[in-house]
Amino acid sequence: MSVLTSLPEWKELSKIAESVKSAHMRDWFASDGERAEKMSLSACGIYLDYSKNRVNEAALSSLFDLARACNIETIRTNMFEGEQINSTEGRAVLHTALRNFSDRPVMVDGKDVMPEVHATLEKMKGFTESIHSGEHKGYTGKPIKHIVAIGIGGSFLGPKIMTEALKPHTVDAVKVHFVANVDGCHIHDVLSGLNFEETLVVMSSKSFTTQETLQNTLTAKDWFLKSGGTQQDIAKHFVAVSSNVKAATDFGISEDNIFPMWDWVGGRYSLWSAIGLPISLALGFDNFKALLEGAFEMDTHFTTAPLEENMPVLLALLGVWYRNFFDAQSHVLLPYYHYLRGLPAYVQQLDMESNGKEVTQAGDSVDYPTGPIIWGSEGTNGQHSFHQLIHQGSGIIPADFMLPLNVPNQDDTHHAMLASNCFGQTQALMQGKSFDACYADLDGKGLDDAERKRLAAHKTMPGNKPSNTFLFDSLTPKTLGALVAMYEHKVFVQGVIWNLNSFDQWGVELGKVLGNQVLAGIQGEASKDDFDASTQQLIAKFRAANAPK
Ligand SMILES: O=P(O)(O)OC[C@H]1O[C@H](O)[C@H](O)[C@@H](O)[C@@H]1O
Repeated sequence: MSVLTSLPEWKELSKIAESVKSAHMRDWFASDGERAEKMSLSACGIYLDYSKNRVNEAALSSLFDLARACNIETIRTNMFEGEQINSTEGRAVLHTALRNFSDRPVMVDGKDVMPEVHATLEKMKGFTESIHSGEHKGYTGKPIKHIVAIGIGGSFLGPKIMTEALKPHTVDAVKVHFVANVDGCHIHDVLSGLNFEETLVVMSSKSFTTQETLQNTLTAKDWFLKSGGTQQDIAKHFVAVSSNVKAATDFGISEDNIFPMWDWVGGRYSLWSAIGLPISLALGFDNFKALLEGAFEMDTHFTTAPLEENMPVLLALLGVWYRNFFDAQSHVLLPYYHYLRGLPAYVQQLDMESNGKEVTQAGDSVDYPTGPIIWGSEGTNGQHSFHQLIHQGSGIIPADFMLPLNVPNQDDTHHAMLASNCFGQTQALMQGKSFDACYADLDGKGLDDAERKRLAAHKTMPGNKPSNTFLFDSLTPKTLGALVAMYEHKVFVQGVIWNLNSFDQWGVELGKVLGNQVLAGIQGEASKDDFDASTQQLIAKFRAANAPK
């Protein structure tokens, strides 16, 4: 038995879960007129109503006991103070230093990293302004009008999704295009519409070893050279963001054009670093800075609010409750705001790459479920497809609904409909519709009793399906920063409870290595014996289809 499942707090929660499973939330709402008010929380411009969760006071209080028993507060301090909590890579975890607007120094190996952080922000600001003002020109003297941002994973999802979410704040001076996949269709589609004289490539790779990003950059460089640019002109059209400055200069990017980042920033936590340069170029540096400020506010809330009023802690505990005591396999994110449609994909990487692990910090196998599957998409679209399974499927899928109360340039009727669908779904999930109500609806329809009962069973909705609802005034850069940091800290707290290293990603690393090995096989540069029979067969098929004719 693991340390976690042997804790008295864990055993207590197992007992409470059994009694809660036989209760229905609609009865709790009926018997407690203050439930909604009591179970709401506001922080950093985000209002959270968590009353539609299958928790009573006993469950909540034991969940907070569990958090304390797992030393959340101490490990949180360790993270913020730069201890090497990424124990398998011997690294500190300091994305919070990137948005530290206090005067507090942040020490890594005895050195304050804040001066470097500030210098990089200044460099980003200056560069953004020189592009927007037209001062930085392409080699033929034309201003830059298009940015091609190349990166993948954390070097893509954060910049792309934040830029998309803040579309109403986009500047007119440039248009930012993102390319991630090594599938050549994407880069060719993007480049084919652009004038190379007015294009700047921002290549983002923390490690500077990622196959997709290197290849897409080579393709862009080739396009630039074939279009008429020369090797010397590259400096005006290619910049890189990387912690591996040597590899970037070896690749041909001049040192002046490299924006640094550091190994204490994980890829999926890197949008706050110079990896966010495309955000700054798309929205202006002030909006990028506001994103950081919002995240800093959430950091302050996370480090100072009592656990019971701490939004990320509460969300993490609710997630643990459903994952470990209700066998929930997944968690769905439902932004009711078109521009925020990418958030589920962002949180998917954040959560699944962080807590998709099955060994503890000590290297022992866990005997409890860990990170759930994260998925979702924008409302209302999902209501006409996968919501069916959330309402009537056989398991429970906790849901995060989110809605801005105001949206720019929008027709009131559309927004009212959007909001009513969002709230209506949370109500339906919680209340359900009883068999008796469905049976009554079928009165007078000319059905015999057996048929009426059969149909009523199909139409019955059990309800008791949990959801959180997040509201914000409007999705400003600051609120978005706070929202993303909230999910980061939620994932951190869950990782602490499950005793995981949430900051490595060995499973993904393996994919990078294998991809290169198979490429050698496809290019005829590896022995057949390096591959299993199935992979050999697939390689042979590919080679046959691509053999010179
Ligand atoms: O920025 P890079 O070094 O190119 O890495 C890009 C991505 O690579 C891997 O897939 C990692 O799992 C991600 O966390 C990372 O964001």
